Amino acid sequence: LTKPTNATRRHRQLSINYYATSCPQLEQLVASVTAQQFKEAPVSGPATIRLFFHDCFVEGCDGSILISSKPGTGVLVEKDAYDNRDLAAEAFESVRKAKVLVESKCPGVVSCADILVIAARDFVHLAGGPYYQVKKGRWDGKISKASRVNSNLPRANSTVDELIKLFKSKGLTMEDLVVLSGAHTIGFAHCEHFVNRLYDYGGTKQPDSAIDPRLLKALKMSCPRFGGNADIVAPFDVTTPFTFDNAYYGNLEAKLGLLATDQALFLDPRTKPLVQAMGKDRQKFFQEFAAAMEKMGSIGVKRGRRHGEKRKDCSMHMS
Ligand code: HEM
Ligand SMILES: [Ca+2]
Ligand SMILES: [Ca+2]
Repeated sequence: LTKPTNATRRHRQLSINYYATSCPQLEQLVASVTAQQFKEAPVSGPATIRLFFHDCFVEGCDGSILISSKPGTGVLVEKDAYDNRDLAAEAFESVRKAKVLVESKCPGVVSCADILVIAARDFVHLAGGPYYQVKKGRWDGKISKASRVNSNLPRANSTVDELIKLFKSKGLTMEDLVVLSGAHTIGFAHCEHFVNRLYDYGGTKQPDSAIDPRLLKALKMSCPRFGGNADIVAPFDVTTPFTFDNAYYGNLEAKLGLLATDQALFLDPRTKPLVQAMGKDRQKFFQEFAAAMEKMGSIGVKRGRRHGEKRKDCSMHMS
């Protein structure tokens, strides 16, 4: 017998039927909230999927992103960090509403971290993506510090090398990086994240040559070089911005990527074949996306009172 590695041990802690006796109706409860949110505020979908990603990459999938700073303490939490400022309120609202409903039926049992994982899965499916079972059993974390955010998240101008390294440090492969980036098949980005590609790419005083000229023109209209409205956003996927499909990859092959990091996945010889494979086969993308979400969902999972808590209100630690 071999000793289990950290990764496999972590994996074994989670299970699909974790709440089978303590809260059997959990998934239906969350589903009723996500379906309603999706109807009333469709932006909740992409926003919640991104919230899940930003939770898992900082302190693991433990709901640390959901903590609000206590007024008057001056302590900054993850949510206050610069890199998290664009996380939409609708995502936090979806988790909050789901938690309130779950607490009313199964008080004190279900972690906020698990609710976020279930909600992200629901939104992938609601937008037209795959439905997959999610494993549960995460505890909520006791630490949420703004200072831990920046070094654990990618930037819109990270190099492929940096992306691969960062993902590797979370136990994720280059394949996972390409497949999970496919989440950019829905949602929007603010001009600031790609404006340098439009006017002065890498100090060249020229636009990035890897942008389709028509897309370049359209993006320039939305995002002036100076003095633009900081609230303007552009879709990641110009063809189907609201549908979870594999169009993102075809776009990269057609120079229609939005962020430098998106387009770089097609320009780098290591990741290009993976982009092509996902662009060719929607079913394969769906399968691999579900598997990669499960892998991302097992990063840094906590179990037990020593390292974890079960919050009543997802935005506040227990003591
Ligand atoms: C690979 C490196 C990645 C980088 C550099 C990156 C960067 C970004 C940036 C800059 C935005 C725009 C935020 C804004 O302006 O509002 C964004 C949005 C988004 N990201 Fe990523 N991201 C990455 C990976 C991922 C992953 C792994 C996921 C999930 C599996 C994800 C899901 C999303 C979604 C769904 C949105 C749209 C959010 C919305 O419309 O509210 N991203 N990302
Ligand atoms: Ca976290
Ligand atoms: Ca799409």
